[in-house]
Amino acid sequence: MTQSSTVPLASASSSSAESSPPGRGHGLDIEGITHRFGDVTVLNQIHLQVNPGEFVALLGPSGCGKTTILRLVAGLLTPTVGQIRIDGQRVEHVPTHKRNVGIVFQNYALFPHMNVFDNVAYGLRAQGAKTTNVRSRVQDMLELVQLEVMGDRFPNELSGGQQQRIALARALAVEPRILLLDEPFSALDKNLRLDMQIEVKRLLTEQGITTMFVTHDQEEALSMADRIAVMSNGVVQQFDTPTTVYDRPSTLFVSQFVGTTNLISGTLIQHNRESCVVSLADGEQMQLAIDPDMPINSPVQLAIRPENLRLSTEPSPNALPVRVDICLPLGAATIYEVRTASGIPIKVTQPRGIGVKSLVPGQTVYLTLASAHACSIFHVSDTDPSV
Ligand SMILES: Nc1ncnc2c1ncn2[C@@H]1O[C@H](COP(=O)(O)OP(=O)(O)OP(=O)(O)O)[C@@H](O)[C@H]1O
Repeated sequence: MTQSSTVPLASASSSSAESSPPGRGHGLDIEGITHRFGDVTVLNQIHLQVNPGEFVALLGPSGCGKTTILRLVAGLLTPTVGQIRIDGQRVEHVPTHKRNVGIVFQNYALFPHMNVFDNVAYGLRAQGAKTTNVRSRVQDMLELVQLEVMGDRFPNELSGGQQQRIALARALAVEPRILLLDEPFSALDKNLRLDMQIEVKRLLTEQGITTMFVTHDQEEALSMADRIAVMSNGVVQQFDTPTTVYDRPSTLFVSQFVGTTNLISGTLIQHNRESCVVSLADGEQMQLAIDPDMPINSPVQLAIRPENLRLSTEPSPNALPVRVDICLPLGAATIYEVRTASGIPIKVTQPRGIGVKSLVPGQTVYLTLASAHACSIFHVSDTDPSV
């Protein structure tokens, strides 16, 4: 997050044709955007098609270019190459105040010298709306965020969550075609953050507002977004639903960045149309129900989620003997760290409950995949050095 608190929240449209009733939803297309600051390319060939009413998260590590995308959509920057379309119309050269895009930044950027009412009214007044219309619209917005009794307060008399809701009310007051949220919850403590995430998601879904949302918190992206664009080093690595991104990561970077995963190095020694065999560093072999499109003897990384592994006290065909190293009972689940004969550490999550006996450190147990498809395999050349 590199924005200062002085950037106005909601840009006001001077053209009524550009604003429309909430609930309709507007499409946003980012087509082949490359952006450079001087000689440095910070975005490289970005393509994102956001459907009307969709809630899309931009997820990635610090500096990967998330905020730059929001600034380009808002009109605070002009792309070096590429097109941005709202409802099919190109806007790269339309000034910010004519795009009718609402923005909420991490620090809310409320005007400290204005009370809540005036903050929410700001964009409407800039549009030249009539006083009576301003009053009723501000009242509607304050009711929407359930702060209708706070109109006379100043920002420094509000909690972080209340400021966040006022910032949202201000952005929504001008009926933005697109709403941009840049880490809007990061300043809130954990409990309040969850309440706000639920509330904002409900509110935006009800209103059908097309939203692009920046976060580096993968749980936030997985729980709130309709689709997630996972980014690294100015490139979109995968753009898909939270479930697909989690279950079917398309690159090694995504498999590591989203959720917890075990990465196990090996060599592909055999494959046919239905399965393959990977030899691990210690000579053990794993048989998998996937047919990777790569030559025999390719160096590979297996990515397996801890919850997709099973531990049994009984040996079975294809089970890997491992030793229990650490056992962490965490409420509903137990997290184990086990090691293969050559010392490869592997995390395994098992459900916990009455009658389920815990495994103990030092015990030898047998590791299998929960499902034949519970593993992703990547050629090591897929490795992104930024991971
Ligand atoms: N005005 C600028 N001039 C030069 N470089 C910039 C400028 N703004 C951003 N950058 C650089 O562009 C890259 C992308 O920045 P951006 O703020 O988009 O990243 P981000 O993914 O939003 O990061 P964070 O999560 O830390 O906010 C970074 O390397 C940043 O230093």
